[in-house]
Amino acid sequence: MSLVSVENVGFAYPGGGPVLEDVSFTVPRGANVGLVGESGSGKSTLLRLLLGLDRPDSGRILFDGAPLEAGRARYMRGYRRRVQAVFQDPYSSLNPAHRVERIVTEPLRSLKIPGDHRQMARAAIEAVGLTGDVLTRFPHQFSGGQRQRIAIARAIVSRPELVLADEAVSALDLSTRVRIVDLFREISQQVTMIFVSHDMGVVAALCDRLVVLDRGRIVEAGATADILRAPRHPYTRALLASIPRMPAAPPAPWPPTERILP
Ligand SMILES: Nc1ncnc2c1ncn2[C@@H]1O[C@H](COP(=O)(O)OP(=O)(O)OP(=O)(O)O)[C@@H](O)[C@H]1O
Repeated sequence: MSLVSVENVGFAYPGGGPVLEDVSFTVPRGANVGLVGESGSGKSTLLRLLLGLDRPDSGRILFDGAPLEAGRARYMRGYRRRVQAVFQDPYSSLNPAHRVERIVTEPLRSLKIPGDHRQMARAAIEAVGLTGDVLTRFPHQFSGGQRQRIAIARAIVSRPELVLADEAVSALDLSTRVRIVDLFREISQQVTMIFVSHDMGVVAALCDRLVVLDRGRIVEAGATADILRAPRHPYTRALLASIPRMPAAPPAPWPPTERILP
């Protein structure tokens, strides 16, 4: 059974036109699904629906076979324990006044999860490649990449079944982005993940399945390898063409060391 099933979902913000139209896809348990599309295609809106922050106008979302009841507080408490999120900006998503331990243990407190929270925070911090001593420090003492690791530790500390990541590497410089993508890849071995990004390169490197959105509609969905090999939709081809290509060989020395032309 799929962990998440999005069925014919439609959504519009009050007073606005449709932002999502007839969106359907499934996320099998254990999968790592990339949700990709240009700015404004509706990715973040879909994520808000998946988080239960907004409700679809039409269609429905099933989580673990049952409807996501965004309006029911009791249901949402249980849901938040099972579903966590990592957002784009590691600068604003961590409370600057709190030490890392308090930040990472926050979901454990708010969800009233029993156990040794300090020990659980230490385990989460180590799982993201940091050491226990960071727990006593404040967010401003870390780089962007380290802060994103802390945000990921907070997302996994309650041992969720699903992690939603919204542009979670977009604000990072290139080399940090590569390392955090590696970390997400490791984490995705243990949890189901939906990774939202406008960056086809990141999503193609990380996710085993892709859902491509264009102006609120799914234009292509399937195994990443299949879509990369034979993109069917012109929009997907355009997104793929926008991935920056690294030079296959180091650039030729300049000035040339040997004569090429006779
Ligand atoms: N709170 C809101 N009220 C009204 N319209 C909104 C709101 N949030 C988003 N929209 C509109 O909904 C559409 C989809 O936006 P959304 O943020 O979901 O797209 P996106 O694919 O995540 O884009 P980006 O990558 O730029 O975040 C856009 O036309 C946007 O202007």
